Parts: sequence; C-alpha cells; structure tokens
Amino acid sequence: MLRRGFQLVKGLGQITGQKFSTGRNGITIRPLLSTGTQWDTGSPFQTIRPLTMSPWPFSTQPRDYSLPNASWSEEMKRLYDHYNALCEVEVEGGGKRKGPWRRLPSYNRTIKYATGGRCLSKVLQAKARLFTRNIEEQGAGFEYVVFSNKQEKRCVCVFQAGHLLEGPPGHVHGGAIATIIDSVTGTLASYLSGPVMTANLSINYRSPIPLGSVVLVHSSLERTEGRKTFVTCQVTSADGSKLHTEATGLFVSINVGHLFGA
Ligand SMILES: CCCCCCCCCCCCCCCC(=O)SCCNC(=O)CCNC(=O)[C@H](O)C(C)(C)COP(=O)(O)OP(=O)(O)OC[C@H]1O[C@@H](n2cnc3c(N)ncnc32)[C@H](O)[C@@H]1OP(=O)(O)O
Repeated sequence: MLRRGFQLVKGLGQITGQKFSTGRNGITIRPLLSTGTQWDTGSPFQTIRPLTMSPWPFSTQPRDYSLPNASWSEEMKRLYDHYNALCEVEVEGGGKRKGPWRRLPSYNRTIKYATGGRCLSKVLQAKARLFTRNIEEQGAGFEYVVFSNKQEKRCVCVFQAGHLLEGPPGHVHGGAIATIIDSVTGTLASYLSGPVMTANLSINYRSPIPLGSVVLVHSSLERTEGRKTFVTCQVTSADGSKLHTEATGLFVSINVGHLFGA
C-alpha cells in the first residue's frame, strides 16, 4: 500500500509540478518547499483516498512547453523576457533572489492510468493529452506561458494563437479563446486553492483576436467562499490598449478521487 501511495504522489507531482509527501492515513497532498519554477501553493492540505497511478511513463524529463521555441514571435519572446525577469530581483551588493513572479511549467499529459476508482481504457492510457498541448507542430496551436504572482493573487499568460485556431477568417475561434481562458483561470484557481474543476465560465467577446497575434490573458482572484474560488479574466492586446475578451469563472475545490469515480 505504501508503494502504491508513493506512486500516486509521484504521479501527482508530475501533474502539478509540485512535490508531495505521504501521510499515514491515505495520502496527504502537501506541497513542499518550492524551488525554481515549481508551484508553491499555500493551499490547505487535502487528504485523498489511495489510488494507483503510474509515475511519469517516460524515463527522460518531460518537455516543458512553457519555454520559448522557434515559433515564438519577437513580441512573444519580448513579453516572456519581461515577465521572466520579474521572477528574480537584484539584491543590494550583487546577486539575485526570487521575485514575486513565477513561471509555471506546462506538460502535455497528466496521468497514464489510474485504478482504485474507475479504470481508464488502454487507449486513453496511451493517448490522453492535455487539450492545449496536443498539437505537435510548434506554433500551430496554443503557444503560451503562464506567470503567477501569489502575493497579488493573480497571473498573466502570454498567448500566441496559431493558424489551427482559426474561427472567423483570419481571427481566433471563440472556443479556442474560451479554452485558453479556462486554462489560465483554472491554473490560477488551482495555484491558490489546490485541485479544482470549472463549475461556471461566463465570457463576453468584445473584439476579435487576429490569428498569429500575441495577447495577454490576465486573471485575478475575486474572492473565495468555502470550496468556491471566483476569478476574473481579461484578454488584452500585448500593449494593453485593446480589450478583446472579459470573463468570470467559478472553480469548485475537489477531492482528486472525484475524477476517478471515488
Ligand atoms: C486535478 C489535479 C490538479 C490539476 C492541476 C492543474 C494543472 C494543469 C492546469 C490546467 C488547467 C485546466 C483547467 C481546465 C479545467 C476544466 O476544464 S474542468 C472540466 C470542466 N468542468 C467539469 O467537467 C465540472 C463538472 N462538474 C462537476 O464535476 C461538479 O458539478 C463540481 C463542479 C465538481 C461541483 O460538484 P460538487 O463537488 O458536488 O459540489 P456542489 O455541492 O454541487 O457545489 C459546491 C458549491 O458550488 C456551487 N456550484 C456548483 N456548480 C455551480 C455552478 N455551475 N454555478 C454556480 N454555483 C455552482 C454550489 O451551489 C455549491 O455552493 P454552496 O452551497 O457551497 O454555497
């Protein structure tokens, strides 16, 4: 049982980028001290029923999709550099220390299989991929990186929309915009409140987003009420002069076992 628990914890660490530790009764999800770009949530501890989950299915380190690649435009790289620089601050007398911002790593798959709740089919085990990271061609789909600021309870995503996300001619599909908003607001809610699921997302589309352009997706905590985390979101042009989209989201904290029928 201990071994199975350890496997789950290792698997969850791969999902969230967090480190976890085991408790005596079931598994206690407890983010350990963060290093580098790992998430350092201050979320309340949450005990879940033991499940079996594989560790990361590959022996090598998974690819972090939030790092720059050749498809990134100059604007995308400039904004990445801008927020990345805020992750470290200069200290008096030289040297650097962690700043208020963190770049959140991003992977293209989460769990290979889980038993103990509902078994995933072999096809799902082998082929499941995170929706926003499932287009192999660099630059064709969602190119994005999320930076979070825990002190200010907000995050910013730099998003470059690729040619496979077309809706109206030359512009981004509303469903693709909803997807990136759900991902960014969901990431913020998870970062602040631990595992959550989207219960409600309300979107107002104000002006179309040109395909291939780079926009900023800003998300902030509005309030929390028990298990409910309310967030707001605005998608703006890179220079902030144009509002493209506004949204609000409600995220409900879950026991991870919920996802497996527990
Ligand atoms: C997991 C591992 C970590 C993840 C690490 C992330 C790393 C990578 C980041 C990628 C980020 C991607 C982010 C994508 C996120 C999705 O896309 S999630 C997929 C879409 N969402 C779903 O499929 C959710 C389906 N719905 C459900 O499963 C359930 O309805 C819920 C949302 C879990 C709530 O069910 P429940 O736990 O039984 O809670 P319930 O008692 O019904 O409601 C609790 C409270 O919320 C209120 N509420 C519930 N639903 C609503 C609603 N629609 N409207 C208003 N109020 C509501 C209730 O009224 C209640 O309020 P109070 O009475 O407490 O005041």
